[in-house]
Amino acid sequence: MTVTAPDLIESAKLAVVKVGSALITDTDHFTMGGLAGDIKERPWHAVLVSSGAVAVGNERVPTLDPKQTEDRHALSAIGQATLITMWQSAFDAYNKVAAQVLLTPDVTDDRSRYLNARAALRALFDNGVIPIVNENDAVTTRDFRYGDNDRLAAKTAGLIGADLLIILSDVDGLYTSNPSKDPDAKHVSYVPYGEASRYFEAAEDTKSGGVGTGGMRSKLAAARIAIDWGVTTIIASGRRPHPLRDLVTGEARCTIFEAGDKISARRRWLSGVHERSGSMDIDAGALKALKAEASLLACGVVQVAEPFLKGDVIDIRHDNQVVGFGLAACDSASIGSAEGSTIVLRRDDLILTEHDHDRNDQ
Ligand SMILES: Nc1ncnc2c1ncn2[C@@H]1O[C@H](COP(=O)(O)OP(=O)(O)O)[C@@H](O)[C@H]1O
Ligand SMILES: N[C@@H](CCC(=O)OP(=O)(O)O)C(=O)O
Repeated sequence: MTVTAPDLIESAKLAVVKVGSALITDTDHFTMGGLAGDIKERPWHAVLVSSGAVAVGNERVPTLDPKQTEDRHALSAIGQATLITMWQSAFDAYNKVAAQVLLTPDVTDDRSRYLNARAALRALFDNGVIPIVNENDAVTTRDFRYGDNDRLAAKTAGLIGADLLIILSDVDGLYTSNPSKDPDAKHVSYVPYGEASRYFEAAEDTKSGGVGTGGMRSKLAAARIAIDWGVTTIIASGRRPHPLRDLVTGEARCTIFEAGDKISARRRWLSGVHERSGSMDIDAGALKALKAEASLLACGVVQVAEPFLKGDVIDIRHDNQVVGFGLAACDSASIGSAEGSTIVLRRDDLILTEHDHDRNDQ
């Protein structure tokens, strides 16, 4: 039996709601107050991932160009302050305190900082505060950023162990092709687990006027991250006075992405890590053992390609191909002199790229 949006929203205990720049600036159709009321109305803990800092910053200082990296960073710094003030005013009407949490990939890559961020979010929930998350764009680099807030929303859902991710956009879900260009595009109401990749070509990588970075492609990518972690994902329109309430009453349609099995909090963190700190090559026997759910032993290591320390996230390679990544159980320097049976990487701390993906995509 397929689940419905009202069921999903009514039963969600922990949810992430994402709002894009296109909505934040579309004041004719979207109101922060309407969404704040919808969030307050539900008995859940919710995190709001809000884009819009660059867009709002650009309204205040139009001489800066959002297409230039340095200007964009400056605009986000200007806009964040305004954006959070606007959200706080919206939540004031419901006697709710909003809190600003700015994340960067180096925070979520580092296990202890990741746990600190999670603890902070939990403390906010425990005190009835609504966390408003955005990327700290002013300090990101071209290679080291989430890139778009759809992915950031998926990672935030993984961080808090959400059961539901709702991505609000200017469109009421995924279509078989871009509906703003193709009059024959058909709305997709339900995507069974394992079928999201079928829509990759249909979901175009459009950009919303230089201030946003998303497009439907990044929403689909975010949905795929979230569902692989066991988080059901909804894409719906935010261009209504009460976008969540209308989903609950069935007045608004949306696309639901069915989720796979929940994976452990530790594996959610590990599979979201951006950077690798080292790498090693393993032999065919070791790869076979890893596929059979065994840990990696020192006897299966052919060579350390890039040195690493215990606790670093490293790439595992076989035949010059990356076959997975995981958390090193020892320093690379100790592997040469270690007994063959020494554990170099525990199976629970390993993501096998092909194998685990196939398992998740079934
Ligand atoms: N297959 C598709 N289904 C729905 N929308 C699509 C599709 N392909 C491209 N789009 C476009 O993606 C837009 C939504 O993305 P975007 O403007 O980045 O929103 P946001 O600012 O909310 O992140 C839609 O308005 C639509 O024009
Ligand atoms: N962090 C940026 C937004 C980046 C982004 O992904 O925007 P969008 O595609 O509108 O969700 C900002 O606040 O302006």
